[in-house]
Amino acid sequence: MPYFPEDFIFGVATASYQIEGAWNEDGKGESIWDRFAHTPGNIQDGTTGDVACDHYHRFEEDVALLKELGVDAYRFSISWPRIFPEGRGRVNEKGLDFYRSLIGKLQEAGIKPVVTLYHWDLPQKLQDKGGWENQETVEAFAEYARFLFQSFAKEVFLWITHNEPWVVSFVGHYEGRHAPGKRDFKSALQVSRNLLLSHGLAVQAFREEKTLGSIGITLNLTPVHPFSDSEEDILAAKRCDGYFNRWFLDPLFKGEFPEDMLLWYEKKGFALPQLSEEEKSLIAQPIDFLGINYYFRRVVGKGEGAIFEVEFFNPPQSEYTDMGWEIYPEGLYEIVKRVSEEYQPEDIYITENGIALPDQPDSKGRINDQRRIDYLRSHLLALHRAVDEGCPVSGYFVWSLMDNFEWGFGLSKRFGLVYVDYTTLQRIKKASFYWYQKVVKSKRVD
Ligand SMILES: OC[C@@H]1[C@@H](O)[C@H](O)[C@@H](O)c2[nH]c(CCc3ccccc3)c[n+]21
Repeated sequence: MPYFPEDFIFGVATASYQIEGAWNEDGKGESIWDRFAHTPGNIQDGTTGDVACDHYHRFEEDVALLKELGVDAYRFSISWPRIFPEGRGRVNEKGLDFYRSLIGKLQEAGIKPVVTLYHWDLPQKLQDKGGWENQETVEAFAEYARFLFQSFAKEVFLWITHNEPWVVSFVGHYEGRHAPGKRDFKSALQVSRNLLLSHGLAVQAFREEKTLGSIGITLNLTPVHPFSDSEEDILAAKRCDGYFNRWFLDPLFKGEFPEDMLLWYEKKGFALPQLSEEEKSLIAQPIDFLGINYYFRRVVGKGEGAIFEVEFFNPPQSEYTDMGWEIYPEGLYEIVKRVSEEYQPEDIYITENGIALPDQPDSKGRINDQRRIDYLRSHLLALHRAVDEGCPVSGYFVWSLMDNFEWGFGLSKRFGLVYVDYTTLQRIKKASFYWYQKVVKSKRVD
């Protein structure tokens, strides 16, 4: 019966644009996700985050849910345009007050606040000037971060500079499925460089402001397996590992972009993101923890794809989620082991892990999401193996506390331990809520 350490942190995670709603209330500025979701054709089910879970008005009820769940910590993100409607300059006091109230309620409930500074909702005014391709956004992010460190100097347990710079760079600027919806690989490379620089400036500000708590960054990491043991499939897997994982892990922990990827991009004719020696050490300055978001692995082989010449495979014998992602619990063990051995982070938190299911209340209004319980159990057992083997993992956050706005899929994908009825905004605790409540209380997975 695997027990986690007594001081192991169990939590749940959310993000501002996905749960808050009140998209233009109390002085909040427009974000690139407001603009993207308001643009017809971008969101699969035609919904937006205008209301979402209406957490902005219901946060006290939601903190009560967190207290009932019994979590040690709660990960949420701050909406940059709620604080600085234009991205920098004028402060919107009502926006700041919302987060002061939320953090106050969490402290009353004995729950540690974990704050993500950037979870994709860039102020639109900054996007109008080039967004993350523009050096000005890097500077504006550093100012935004420093302001928050000063405003919440003592209350926050973990600060996460960025959530998944890979997604912001490549899904937002190359695949185009996320805001701002660009399809330009060169832009994506430039954005990845600027996100890393902005991370470095924020860490520097955190140290200068002598802010309490710890600071780190969250990466979505996925093990990449070759479809066969042929030389060309193994090389395809190595290229994908570089694209998805090493492109950010290497600069953050080794101070360099991975050489094999730079050569590959140069061969494909892309101008490479340049980093001076000073910029390299800014990016690779020590952080207190690495956040890992784990959901699935990737199986690849040699293909005709434009830039990477890879083809993705879905092993037929596996189970898949409502997102079409393979259920592969061992991948969490693999990625934690690999990162611990190859990059030696000070500490690791699993800042997201969860599953989308087509949850529906039964005739008695209950949601028996047994598949979510099975998913979470199998991943916690895999994580426990890594902890047992000495990997420095201090916590685990389920994505998500409640169903919410799932980006390009809108409100149609449900990841929550709590069901949200979007017509009434009623919250309904699922079977997985009660299962996780027991895990958090006992620190044991059975
Ligand atoms: O999709 C579920 C969650 C999102 O709701 C979170 O906001 C985001 O941090 C997050 N990242 C991932 C894994 C990486 C990924 C993101 C987007 C598309 C494909 C993979 C899954 N999730």
